[in-house]
Amino acid sequence: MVYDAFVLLSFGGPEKPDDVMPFLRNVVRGRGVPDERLAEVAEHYYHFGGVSPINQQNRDLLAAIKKEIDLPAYWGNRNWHPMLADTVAQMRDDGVKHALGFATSAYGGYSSCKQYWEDIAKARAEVGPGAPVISKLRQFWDHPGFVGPHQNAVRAALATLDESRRETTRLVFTAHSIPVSMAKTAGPTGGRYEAQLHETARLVAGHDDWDLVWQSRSGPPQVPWLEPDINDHLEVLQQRGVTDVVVSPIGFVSDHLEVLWDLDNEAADTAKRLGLGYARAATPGTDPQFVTMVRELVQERTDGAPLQRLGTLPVWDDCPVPCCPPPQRRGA
Ligand SMILES: CC1=C(CCC(=O)O)c2cc3nc(cc4[nH]c(cc5[nH]c(cc1n2)c(C)c5CCC(=O)O)c(CCC(=O)O)c4C)C(CCC(=O)O)=C3C
Ligand SMILES: [Fe+2]
Repeated sequence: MVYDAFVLLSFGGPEKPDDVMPFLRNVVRGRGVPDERLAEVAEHYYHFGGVSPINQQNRDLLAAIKKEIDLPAYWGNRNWHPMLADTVAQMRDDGVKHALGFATSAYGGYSSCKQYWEDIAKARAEVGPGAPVISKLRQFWDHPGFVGPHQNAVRAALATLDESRRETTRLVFTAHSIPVSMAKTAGPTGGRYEAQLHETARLVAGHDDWDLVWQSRSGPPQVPWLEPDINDHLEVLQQRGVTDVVVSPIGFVSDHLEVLWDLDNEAADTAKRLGLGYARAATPGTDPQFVTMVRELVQERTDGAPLQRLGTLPVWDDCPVPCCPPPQRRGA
């Protein structure tokens, strides 16, 4: 297979206050989420001036990737400009025939993986004849270029806490909560989102003495999502005699709004109220190891370079069909 371009696939985020509500309506399109719920989430964005850091983080990542790979590199989002369909139209105009796509999510499951395949299919359908083919690069939860930066960040965060309390300091990993039904059907045999997160946590920690908990739950209260929430878990840890926590958001590749709001605001406040020492570990962002990982994932496909991986769960290039069905529409 000859690939003639690279495309960064991401979530997208607002870059000014007037973007916020239209962006949120795009995120929940077709789900029947009331504007009142969106207005609540919008406040998190307004707190940061209506600007999510995610787009700038992707511009920075793309610039770093361009220095590493020989292909023309593009960027398109699911929910905000640059929208993937506009990018695919540009790629067609530039004569691109078959691109490799890198999604800013390491794991399997509907929101993290399958939905990016859907984004590609929708964007290509919108562009119509002549739209380039886009093959998504594989999931990378156990790649040394993803695990390494998280590992260094955990070490750095731990170093900011009081060393005399190391015995009662707990390592807590977080990832985006998802509906339990979505977790059950993640990957070709189910449960893959949680299984991969457990594998990543074990690889980052280098031992088994940690907790994996969840953040950023949304959706109606009667729908079960993965639990416990990080804030509830901090209460439990404090009751058990834990004095300090290192919180490592292994579910994410950059310090976007869900990290800044849900961890640096909410969870940090909870820790303060409970008298817990708190250090949030960084995400990979544009760490050189992470950028090198992107190049190595490309080279797996272009040069048949060996798979770089630390774990043992199965990995594959193209999504087996059927897997990771979309969530049930509300009332459906
Ligand atoms: C697994 C997962 C990831 C990690 C993988 C990946 O990175 O892809 C992720 C990332 C992100 N989620 C983000 C933001 C939002 N997620 C929402 C809603 C939801 N997320 C879900 C799952 C995930 N989400 C789910 C099952 C829903 C509900 C159903 C739905 O509607 O799909 C909503 C709607 C409002 C609400 O109800 O809270 C918002 C605003 C941002 C942008 C942050 C920024 O702007 O910096 C990012 C990177
Ligand atoms: Fe989300």
